[in-house]
Amino acid sequence: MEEQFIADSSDQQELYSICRRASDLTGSFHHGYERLDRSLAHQQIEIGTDDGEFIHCFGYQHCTIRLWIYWISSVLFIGTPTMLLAWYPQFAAIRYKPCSLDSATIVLIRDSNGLCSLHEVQLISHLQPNSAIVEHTRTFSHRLLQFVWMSGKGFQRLRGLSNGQMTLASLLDSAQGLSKQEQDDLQELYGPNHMEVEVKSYWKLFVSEVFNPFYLFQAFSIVLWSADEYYYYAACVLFLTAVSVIASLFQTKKQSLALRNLVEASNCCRVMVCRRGGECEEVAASCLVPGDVILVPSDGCVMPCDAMMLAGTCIVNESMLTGESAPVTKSSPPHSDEIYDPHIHRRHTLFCGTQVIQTRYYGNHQVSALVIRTGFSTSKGELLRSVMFPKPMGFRFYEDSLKFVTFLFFVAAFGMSYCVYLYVQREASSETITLRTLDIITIVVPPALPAAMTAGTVFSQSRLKKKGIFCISPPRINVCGKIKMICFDKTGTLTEDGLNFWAVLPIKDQQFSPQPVWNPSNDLPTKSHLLVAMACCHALTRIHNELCGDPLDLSMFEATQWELEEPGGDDTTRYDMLAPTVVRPRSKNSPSVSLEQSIPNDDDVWNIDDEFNIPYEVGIMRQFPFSSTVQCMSVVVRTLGAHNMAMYTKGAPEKIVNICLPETVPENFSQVLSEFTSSGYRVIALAHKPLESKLTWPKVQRVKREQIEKDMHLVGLLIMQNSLKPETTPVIHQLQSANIRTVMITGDNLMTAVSVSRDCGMISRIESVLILSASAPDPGRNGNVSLQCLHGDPPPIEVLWSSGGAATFHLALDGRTWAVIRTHFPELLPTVITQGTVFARMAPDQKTQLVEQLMAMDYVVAMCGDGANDVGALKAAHIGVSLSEAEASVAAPFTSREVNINCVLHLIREGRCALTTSFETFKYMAMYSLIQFITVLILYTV
Ligand SMILES: Nc1ncnc2c1ncn2[C@@H]1O[C@H](COP(=O)(O)OP(=O)(O)OP(=O)(O)O)[C@@H](O)[C@H]1O
Repeated sequence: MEEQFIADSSDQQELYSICRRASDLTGSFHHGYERLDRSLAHQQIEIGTDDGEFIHCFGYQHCTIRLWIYWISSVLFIGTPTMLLAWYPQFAAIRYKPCSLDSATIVLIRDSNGLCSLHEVQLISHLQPNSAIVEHTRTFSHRLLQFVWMSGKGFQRLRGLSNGQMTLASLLDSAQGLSKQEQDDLQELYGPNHMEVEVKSYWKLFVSEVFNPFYLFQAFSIVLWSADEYYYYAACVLFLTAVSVIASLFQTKKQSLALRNLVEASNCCRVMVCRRGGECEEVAASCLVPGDVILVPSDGCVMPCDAMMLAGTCIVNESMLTGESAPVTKSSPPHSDEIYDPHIHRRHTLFCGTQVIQTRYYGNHQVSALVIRTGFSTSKGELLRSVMFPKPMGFRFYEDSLKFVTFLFFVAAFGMSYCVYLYVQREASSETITLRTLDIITIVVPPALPAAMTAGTVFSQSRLKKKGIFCISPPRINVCGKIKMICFDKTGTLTEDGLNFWAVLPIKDQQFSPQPVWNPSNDLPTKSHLLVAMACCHALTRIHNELCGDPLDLSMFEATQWELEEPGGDDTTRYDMLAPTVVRPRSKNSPSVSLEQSIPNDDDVWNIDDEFNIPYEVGIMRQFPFSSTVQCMSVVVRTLGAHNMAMYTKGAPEKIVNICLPETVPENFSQVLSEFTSSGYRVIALAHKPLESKLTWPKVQRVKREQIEKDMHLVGLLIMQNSLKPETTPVIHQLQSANIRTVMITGDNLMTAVSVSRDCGMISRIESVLILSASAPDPGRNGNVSLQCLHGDPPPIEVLWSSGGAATFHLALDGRTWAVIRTHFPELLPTVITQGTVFARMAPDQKTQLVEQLMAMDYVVAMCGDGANDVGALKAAHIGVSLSEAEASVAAPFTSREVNINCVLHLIREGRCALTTSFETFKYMAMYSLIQFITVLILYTV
């Protein structure tokens, strides 16, 4: 039957049967996947989540004999085997018989951290299409992820439609909606689309808490003391334990309630789904499955799932996921053969939990989206899972305290043996020997230790909350006390989020203008490419009649004094025609573009003669949005009356120069750029190119970014001021006086970053900065690493590598050098890590790599950032602090509503308080036990 299942699944044209759909959706056509040997009892499954890339799956079956042996021994040893297997799930499989995976009814999962869990394989029954034959799909769920059995492929993670196989074109073509029956069938497989954070009742929490080995040991101690007529002491310990259990239950409950509130918003709403036949129906969001087509309401909503845009555009606030609240515009993807990936195509994907602020639609197409992933498979679900199943942090304090407790058990074993020896020699009764001997272990190992150790965290968390710092992972508070290094993002974290326009530097005849232009709206000709670029190359939009978007775009556009008009009148009618956003110089009498006039067709040439007295205005035909990875954005525009379109690009100067024709770049470009960046300005380059007239509107909508973003003409530099936040410098000074290393990881220019790091005191005025650059080895040539000193001569490079981290200078490097060193000179990484203070032009994944590298060097690392480009690093660090005005976000374990780096001081302070409390309690209890142990042994002896 399963062979049939795969045979059917090869037909991707018709997505109908649940089997076929399951196979499509789970990526059965994964390239390079080897067929699984049927008799295999073990399989490595690719999951690609925060838990790691792979899990290992072992097959087991029920075995009556083993089960009987287990139950009998459990009864004989008063439940001890049951408890041991609950604590050590890696051995729990001994109750079952190993077997091949294709016949397994139980699977043992071992994740990349070595943690094990057992899961029952469920059978989901469904009818074969157009027949009465019942088929069964084998599935199991592990940490809220669903896995299905596929013949020849083994168990595969159910990934929804983002399985790495579906192209944009195939998704757009297959988005016909699902019938009710199909939706129900798929829901059997995927489960309901809601993320339920279980809030256990106090009773359930109590049961799971008291089965903790320490509490059991405590119960055992209390019984033993009572048997020894040690009533008062037993009663006192019982009382203290009860208090600590209650406090801990209360805390756990509060924590899960807070998490539940975070997910609630996207759970409980109703959505319109489009059925296969074309009619629409309102259903609960929990019914959604991958493949459904939903309508996005015009007044906005909280997204209940991850969905790819099909028609229209949406303006979304993604602060729940990224901490960044600048609105982002999402639109439908082009009809291309690119493989769909929600992260690569994030500008076409609406993510679960994000807030759709406004929608726009064209023609009769309402704003619709194709459901890609549901429940815990969504991006928000992944983030929540990382909170619910955190990676082991490897915090030394916890590891060492466990080692110490193990050591205490050995001490107890010695004491008990000595005690037995003494009492046997004195021919004591067996009852006395038992009581005295067991008493030794309760003396040596303090049973209330874990409860006492967590007490400090509870108080710290509530104090942090009062300071506007929201924590979704309390065990990390103790880790805050050990922070040795803090990485800061620059823009929006150390410096103000908003940017002030300072000037533009136009280029004419391949020469920079000798003077910057401070007032471009007056001093630049209206039709100059530089002014037009500033007016149209942005992603600004109107929300409730207010211009919103990236602060950089906003201040650039405001400097032009132009106005922006989005087509249409009110929210319901404004987007019912195909019309571009228009920018034009501000003028009271400027008539608006006739929309019919602007509807382009395939042979589109706007045949409006120049002698027509038409206003000067520019329509934005297509946007290639900004992304931190490419560090630029572009727009394709058409000036009213012009015969062909034009393209404008703006972005990081280093990036823009690479896509410009060399003859358009002034010779002294690097020198001029360095002059401005060294003074701390944020510099953006702007470029232009006319497009051929054969590039019509439909072609422009389909053209790929890399095909068109080239051969540009550099038109000028935009220079912005980005001042430090007033809190930054004092906080950096405090951190340095506490010997905590501070590092800047930014996407901005290296010189700007160095200048800001000097301004805020991260690098003092008297310390030298060495700029490290590296080039990759070309074929037949060696790679090269060189140093450049900002003031004076650099020391010989050997001095740096042999300094062993003791040198008194700071290294500054950019993302390109970082990539070369990581790949070609890994032996230099330790020095770069220990001496590096400024890491500039870092792409988002490079920020994550750096944080991971720092952690690998045994630093306890905190990362503080505010933007979408920091999310990876925030999650990778021991302590991630997201500065966000959002009520709470799942971008990082800590979210500070006070959007400056002061929160880092609060965190360190509270972390130290909590850690000191835990540490002192630990020391007190350990010393108390050891002193009591020694004195008792002396008393027994004499
Ligand atoms: N809206 C934009 N349009 C075009 N280019 C931009 C835009 N925003 C930033 N850039 C360019 O891309 C570079 C990288 O941006 P990114 O957002 O990754 O980092 P950043 O904002 O400069 O710094 P940080 O990482 O400290 O927040 C910027 O330095 C700038 O040159």
